[in-house]
Amino acid sequence: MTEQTNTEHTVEPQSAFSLSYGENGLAWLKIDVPGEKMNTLQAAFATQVGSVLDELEAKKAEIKGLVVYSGKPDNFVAGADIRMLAACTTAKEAEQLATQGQQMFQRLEALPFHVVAAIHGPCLGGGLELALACHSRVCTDSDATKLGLPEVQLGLLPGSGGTQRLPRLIGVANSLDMILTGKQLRAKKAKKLGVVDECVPESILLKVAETLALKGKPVRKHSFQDWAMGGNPVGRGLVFDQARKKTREKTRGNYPAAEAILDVIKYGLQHGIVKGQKEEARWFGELVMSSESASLRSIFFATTAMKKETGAGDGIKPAEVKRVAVLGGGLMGGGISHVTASKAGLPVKVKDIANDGILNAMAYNFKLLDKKRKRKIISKAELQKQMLMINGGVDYQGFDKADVVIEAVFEDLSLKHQMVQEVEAHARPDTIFATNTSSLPINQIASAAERPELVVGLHYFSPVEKMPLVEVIPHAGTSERTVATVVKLAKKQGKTPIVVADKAGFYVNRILAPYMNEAALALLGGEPIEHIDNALLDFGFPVGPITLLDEVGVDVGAKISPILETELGDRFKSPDVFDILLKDGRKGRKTGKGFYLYNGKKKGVDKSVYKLLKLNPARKASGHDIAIRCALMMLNEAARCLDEGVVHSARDGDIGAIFGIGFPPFLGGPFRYMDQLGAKRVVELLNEHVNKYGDRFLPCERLLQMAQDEQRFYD
Ligand SMILES: C[C@H](O)CC(=O)SCCNC(=O)CCNC(=O)[C@H](O)C(C)(C)COP(=O)(O)OP(=O)(O)OC[C@H]1O[C@@H](n2cnc3c(N)ncnc32)[C@H](O)[C@@H]1OP(=O)(O)O
Repeated sequence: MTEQTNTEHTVEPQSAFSLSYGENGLAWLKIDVPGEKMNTLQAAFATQVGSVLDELEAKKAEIKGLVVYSGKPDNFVAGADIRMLAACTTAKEAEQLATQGQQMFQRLEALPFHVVAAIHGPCLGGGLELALACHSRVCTDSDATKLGLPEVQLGLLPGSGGTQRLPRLIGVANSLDMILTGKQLRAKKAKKLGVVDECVPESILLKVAETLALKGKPVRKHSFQDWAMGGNPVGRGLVFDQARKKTREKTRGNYPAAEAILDVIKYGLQHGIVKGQKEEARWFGELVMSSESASLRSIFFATTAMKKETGAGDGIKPAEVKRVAVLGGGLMGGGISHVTASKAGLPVKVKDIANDGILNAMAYNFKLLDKKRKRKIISKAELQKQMLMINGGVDYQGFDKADVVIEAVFEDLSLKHQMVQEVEAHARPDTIFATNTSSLPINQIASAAERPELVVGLHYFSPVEKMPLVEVIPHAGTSERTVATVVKLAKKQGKTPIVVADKAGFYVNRILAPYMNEAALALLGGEPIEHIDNALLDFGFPVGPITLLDEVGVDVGAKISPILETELGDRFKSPDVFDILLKDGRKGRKTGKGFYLYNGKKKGVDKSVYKLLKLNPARKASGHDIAIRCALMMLNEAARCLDEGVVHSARDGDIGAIFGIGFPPFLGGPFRYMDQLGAKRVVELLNEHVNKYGDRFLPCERLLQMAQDEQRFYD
């Protein structure tokens, strides 16, 4: 490469931004933040970038082109430094950061020669905004390359010109989709949408960028479709109206960043890029200070920290996992085999008692992979390769090669005992037995084991390929190595694991059950089904509790409830409706009817359910009151779980609730939400509900103590 053979550093070598020149008149701008594995944009680099731009402007007559590239092996720029944003104390301060970024990128864009970004690895947020200020973009076709403006997921909008440049580059409709969802594009998709100009193998990235930069600036033409969809005022009005409607349906007004994105993009298209950027920076400042953004940023910090944790004590090394076996080819077994083969890249054997079970798991995998093939995420050859990673059988052949066996058979203790014993007989003495039970105590399952130290709970959520959480549940005799091994395996499967205690319901179901029961009690009090579901959707949950009961299955609820009630007491007593519903064949979606009717898709409420339960539905309480009533049961139980050591930290409890249940992310999880309300207020609210609905709302000891001492869960 020219840049490597003839370099002349004019900015100090230790700086994050360094310039060098080739003999052919090409300048190279390398981004390499010292001491960090990931490039991020920080305010502290302003002077360096200023000197680099001064130099480029001064030498503009000699320079024939510029390539901007990363000095890191696996990333371009992951955006502005989120820690820096979190440290802002006023909206003005954050606005200034955005303005500073905008001004630098404007100077880059104004350079008279062709500026090309050469991208490999994550190019996100401010990183993509930097690339958008370049005149052209080339990226590698590697799986590591991802381009996107994920700011909305942090409760922000792109603050360095992204809301202005992207719509002008790829059209309004596509850019709204990217900015409102924060989705990260793979290289090929980015090329298809026109976010990048070329998509090439990594080995020739810099060469292609060099050749392109020397060619001179491109003249960009817009298609008629782009013009019709947003380039003219009428088309634009339509696109924005539709996008706003869709956004409100999704956010229910809980995510101010989404509304701001729509306003700022529209404003910029009406009033031009200069005024648009001003508005963008102003909103950026406001949003950085919002509680929604603070909560969403806390999720980023929590998950980043969790990626490094082993789940076990210092110095405990996980065992190497090369092969996995799954017992049971049902919905869960199918999903677990899928994430093991296609995410973790490990060969997996599915064992079932019947060929039908194996076929089911295979079909489940094929369906998911074929969906990816149709969307061109994988090729036909890749699909075949991944299918070959999964094999099935009705016997234990090959189990001696499995490092971990994950059982996902029916929830029946004697059957689980049989599984433990059969696995111990057919697998190796060091094979881990992980049970995907959702309701049976792990110590009881392990009681049948000869090697209980290798038995651990590994609770996945349905549908496994979509739900990001896994609960890892050691019983008293599980070895730390076993825990570390399954934590690592779950991460490879693309999951965020939390280690929780072996108590009834573990964490997620334990906080979910009283919330669901409360929704059922509201229904039995005569509140209409849609009113209850809507109340909790407005609160920020992704599905309403009655719909959730239909999804999970009324029969499943009926099975778990008595276990929780026996182990944890009366507050878990579920309303006496399960039997009536089950006798009427209402298991939920899987039987075509529950509280709603289904024929493939969800139809309306099945009104005959009211008659069955002898109810005359009528709205009595407001949606807000219903939501608080149900949420309080969850909050109180979450605090109890922390007190009893079911979760190790408020952070784990928040991530568990958000990733396992969909607790509103903009509230940051039950513990952050309680901190926002204040323990004193939570206790007050609980007491008000004791008066209205009974003792199940009695605040737990931990909350009472915290209210008295004015404590918070987080510092
Ligand atoms: C003005 C602008 O419009 C505003 C912005 O740009 S806001 C920022 C927008 N960017 C983002 O949201 C991207 C956030 N980062 C990510 O999603 C992921 O880190 C990633 C996809 C880039 C990489 O994921 P992965 O390979 O699993 O690495 P991950 O462990 O997450 O990160 C590696 C390190 O980079 C850090 N990092 C990544 N992106 C960061 C960012 N934007 N700010 C600060 N640190 C960041 C992580 O904290 C971690 O640091 P550590 O090793 O010291 O703990």
